[in-house]
Amino acid sequence: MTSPATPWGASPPDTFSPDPELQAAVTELGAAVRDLLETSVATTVAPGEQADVAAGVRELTARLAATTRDRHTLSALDDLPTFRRTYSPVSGVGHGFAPPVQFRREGDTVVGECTLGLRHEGPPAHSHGGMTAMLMDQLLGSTAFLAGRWGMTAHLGLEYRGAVPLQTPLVLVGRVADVSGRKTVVTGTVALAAEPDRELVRGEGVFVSPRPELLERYFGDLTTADGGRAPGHAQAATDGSTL
Ligand SMILES: CCCCC/C=C\C/C=C\C/C=C\C/C=C\CCCC(=O)SCCNC(=O)CCNC(=O)[C@H](O)C(C)(C)COP(=O)(O)OP(=O)(O)OC[C@H]1O[C@@H](n2cnc3c(N)ncnc32)[C@H](O)[C@@H]1OP(=O)(O)O
Repeated sequence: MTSPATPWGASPPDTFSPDPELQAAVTELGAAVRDLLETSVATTVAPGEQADVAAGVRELTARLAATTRDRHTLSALDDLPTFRRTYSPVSGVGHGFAPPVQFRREGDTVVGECTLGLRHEGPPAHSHGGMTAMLMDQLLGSTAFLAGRWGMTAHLGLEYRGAVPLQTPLVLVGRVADVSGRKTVVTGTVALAAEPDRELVRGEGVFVSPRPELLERYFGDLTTADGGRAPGHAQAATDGSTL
């Protein structure tokens, strides 16, 4: 049955307490790599200098590669029930590509702010359309999640009404439009923070909480960093709406 009522309820209890030393180190490494990525696509230093830096970066990469996790293992800083995703390419503080965007609930909307860089460039001086789609996907998915309605993206539609400039503060706003069974329809906008009422991008997404067989196929092998079964499976499989 379709419900026009907004689903906003209490936020999930946040009892997850990651190691503060690890959190600080991962955040700092993410910021340092972000600066490196951004500077690597802006630098005009001489070829020899770029080659020297590349050799140094490879040495540092080898140090980080001493121990790694595989794709079925969550980071020790991640918690699915509270939506902590440290290495999200959009919102993850540990990810150098991420702007990163932090989303917060404001009444019956979800709001995020960010500034894109040269590493997100498509048309000169402006965001790549795929990067904007990535922002929109995360905004809409986060809106569903913060409304208590987790789902995977089943459909994502965008209207690019104005080019999104780099190095300019942006504001993202998401709203739940409809909820029905395992399906949540969410709309969102991207605008300049200085002109929030002039929409540059408008998006609509359909998020579907996968049926139990799909949850098992996609996430059945997932474990927490200490080897335990990742939380969320039982609830997601039974009520189909939240983690
Ligand atoms: C429990 C452990 C889970 C672990 C989770 C891991 C991480 C979670 C943490 C945080 C994530 C939260 C938010 C993330 C925020 C942003 C990130 C972006 C999200 C993504 O980046 S995610 C990757 C891209 N995404 C995919 O990789 C999906 C591929 N796809 C499929 O896996 C299936 O396609 C699926 C599962 C979507 C549905 O499959 P299904 O079999 O469960 O659903 P089914 O067909 O039964 O449909 C049920 C009802 O949805 C309607 N429906 C279905 N599809 C529709 C469509 N396209 N348009 C309109 N309505 C649609 C039907 O019409 C029916 O509606 P009705 O009930 O009214 O008839």
